[in-house]
Amino acid sequence: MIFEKARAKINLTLDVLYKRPDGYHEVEMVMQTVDFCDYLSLTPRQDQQIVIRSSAPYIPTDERNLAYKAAEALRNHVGIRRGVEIDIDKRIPVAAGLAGGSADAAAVLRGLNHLWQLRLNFEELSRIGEEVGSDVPFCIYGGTAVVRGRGERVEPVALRPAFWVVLAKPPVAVSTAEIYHALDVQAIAHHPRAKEMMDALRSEDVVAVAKAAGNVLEPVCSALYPETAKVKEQLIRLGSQVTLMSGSGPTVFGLFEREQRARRAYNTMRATLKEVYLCQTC
Ligand SMILES: C[C@](O)(CO)[C@H](O)COP(=O)(O)OP(=O)(O)OC[C@H]1O[C@@H](n2ccc(N)nc2=O)[C@H](O)[C@@H]1O
Ligand SMILES: Nc1ncnc2c1ncn2[C@@H]1O[C@H](COP(=O)(O)OP(=O)(O)OP(=O)(O)O)[C@@H](O)[C@H]1O
Repeated sequence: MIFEKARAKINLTLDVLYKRPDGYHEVEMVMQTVDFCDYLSLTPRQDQQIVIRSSAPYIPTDERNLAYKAAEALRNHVGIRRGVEIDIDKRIPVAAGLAGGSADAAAVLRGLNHLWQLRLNFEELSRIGEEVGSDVPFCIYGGTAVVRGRGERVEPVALRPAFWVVLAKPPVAVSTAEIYHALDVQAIAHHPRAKEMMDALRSEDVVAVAKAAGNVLEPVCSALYPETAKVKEQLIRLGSQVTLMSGSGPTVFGLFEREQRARRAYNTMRATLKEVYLCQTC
């Protein structure tokens, strides 16, 4: 049996350059994993079945599960039919902008690579992962990375930003496709630059990080779900130093240099919101 952590991600920047002929959007993003995880265990089976068990009753456990899709894509890629049971202890909220499903898929690819002794490198696992979802390649690597294309071009960077993170999810589920569909690329007022964020992270200047942070999907999600903007205002009032919506939303994250301030904000947010989490960048 193999255990894998599936870490959530946040987007420190998310820019959309244009809509591509294939329907996806060309993006440029700075992505960061946090130590808030789903926990997976992978157990070999004697038959050829992929069996998914999940602690969350509201996600599919059949071939629609991203963990299932990842296992199937890997088997097709290497041409084997081994069976596996995948148990998912689900902690990351679903349809939240935290790439919970993609993180599970990436954890399955990393885990089965070990279990089946396939010796594929991260680059090869990413190529398989991109068939499953745009966020999967980044989730294979984790850490901090500049990500381009539709999400498949991952450039890991040797940086270790050290922030406390408060994740606050308003009580709405948001579909990524819905948000990209509602985006008018021509109307984007400000394009956040990955380079500006990388410079700010390198110089460990939290004011510069706040200035560089931006997500072009945030106004789109806030217009459809005003709860998002409210949660953002709340986090700012509570002293968050960098405050932004993650991915296609609706989760908003607040970054803090000091643990005590993050804890205070977390405790206050919890009084009004059910889905609030305290973690660190990792
Ligand atoms: C918003 C982000 O989470 C930022 O990290 C990602 O761009 C989305 O990644 P994801 O959820 O893994 O996305 P996918 O499952 O591949 O795609 C879901 C839907 O989002 C839209 N989509 C996704 C990625 C992208 N670069 N352009 C898009 O337009 C497409 O309509 C697609 O049908
Ligand atoms: N293992 C899984 N975990 C979570 N959701 C899954 C999983 N497998 C399939 N899904 C489905 O995928 C959809 C979105 O899940 P997910 O939580 O990854 O979205 P998200 O947080 O918006 O991700 P992203 O930030 O990549 O857009 C949901 O409709 C859910 O039912």
